Formats: sequence, C-alpha cells, structure tokens
Amino acid sequence: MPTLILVRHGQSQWNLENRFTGWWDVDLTDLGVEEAKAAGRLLAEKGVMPTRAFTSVQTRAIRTLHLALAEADRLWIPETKDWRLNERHYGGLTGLDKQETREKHGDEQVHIWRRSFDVPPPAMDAGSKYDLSGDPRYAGITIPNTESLKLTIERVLPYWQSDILPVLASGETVIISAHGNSLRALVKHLSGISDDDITGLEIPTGQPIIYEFDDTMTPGERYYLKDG
Ligand SMILES: O=C(O)[C@@H](CO)OP(=O)(O)O
Repeated sequence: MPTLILVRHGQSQWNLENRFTGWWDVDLTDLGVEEAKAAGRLLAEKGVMPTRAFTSVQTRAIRTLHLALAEADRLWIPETKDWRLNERHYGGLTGLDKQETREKHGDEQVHIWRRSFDVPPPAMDAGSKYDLSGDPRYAGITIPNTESLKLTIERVLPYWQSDILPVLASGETVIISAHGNSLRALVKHLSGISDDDITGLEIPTGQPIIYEFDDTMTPGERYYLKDG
C-alpha cells in the first residue's frame, strides 16, 4: 500500500528565537537534532521504512531528513530536493522578532499575517539583507518577495501532482521532510480541509504524520505515527 510520511523539520534556531523565518536558511538547534533522530527511531520501531525521499532546499529540512534516515538505516534511498517544498516566504517580516512585531502592529494584525489564508505579509524590500537573489540554490528561479498560504499552495500542489504523487502511486513509501506551511498546504489538500479551518491546524516539529493510500490513490485518515 502506498504510504506517505510527512515530517516537519526539528526545532530551528529561529523557532527557538521566535523570529519569522520563511526562506531564510537557519539550522537546527540541539533539540531539533534530537527531534529529527527521534522521528527516525520511530519510523524504524514502527517498521514504516521510507523508500523515496523529498525535501526542500533548506538546511533545516534536509538535515532533519538525513538525521531521521540515518536512525532508520535508510540514508541510501533516492532523494530529491526542490524549492517548491520550501517554507512559505515571509516577505518583509523575515528576521523580525514575533513578539516585538506583535507589540508594534498588534496581535490581530500579526495573526492575520501568520495564519490568514490569503493575506500575504508585506513584501520584502529589494536590497534587504534577507534577499536571496544571489543564493546559487535559487539560480534561474523567480524568488517570491512574500507568500500567503494560498500562494504557497499554488507552488506546492503542482509539484505534488507532477513529481511526488506518481512515485507514491508506483507503490513506494515516500517521506517528505518540509516546513510548517508547505506541509499545511499538503495536509489541506489530502485531508480536504477548508480555507477557514486550515488556518487553525498547527503541525508539530519532528512528528511523523502518515497517510495510507488505496488502489485509487485516495488517502485515508491522517494520523501521527506515534499513535498508530
Ligand atoms: O517563521 C516561520 O517561517 C514559520 C514557521 O516556523 O512561522 P509561523 O508559525 O508564523 O508560520
């Protein structure tokens, strides 16, 4: 039975510092490393062994994938990295402290920027120190200057359809290591969650989520592997 494993990267340095992160490339904290390893041990314990891997081009997701696969003795499986699995781009909020931003703009405005379905944060200024246009990993890509969840879905889902779903349909056990909002985009699609309800769904770090697909590639109920 095709099985999909979704895992959000372990705690990152800016999760710890409570800063808007988006496409900025921060690494895992020591706790994040432990969360990623624990995810891999859980895969091995439950016998859910990935045969193909997909991840974003961001260090925190790549390292989470590798740490988890190492624990499961599966570092050898084929893996694909693609920017379309990146975190949602946080625009001009990138790098700011979330609490200070609340104090400046109010709780309600920050909640809209963080969790509304289709209101993007303010755009990143050209020349910002967080501008990634010179980063070689994005050569040839038009880097967004901000993204709402809706815009994130518009690049995650076509990639899911074209590159991941066919692999899964061939009977593989696929692991996707990605981010809070790129995974929210996938879960919204796979679990049929409405635009209003998806904004209330939080995806915990380092906690594998499972979908099993039937012969018609219809996903079953999602569940946390720790509960399965
Ligand atoms: O900062 C970010 O990029 C994301 C994920 O950590 O934060 P938020 O919870 O606001 O979506």
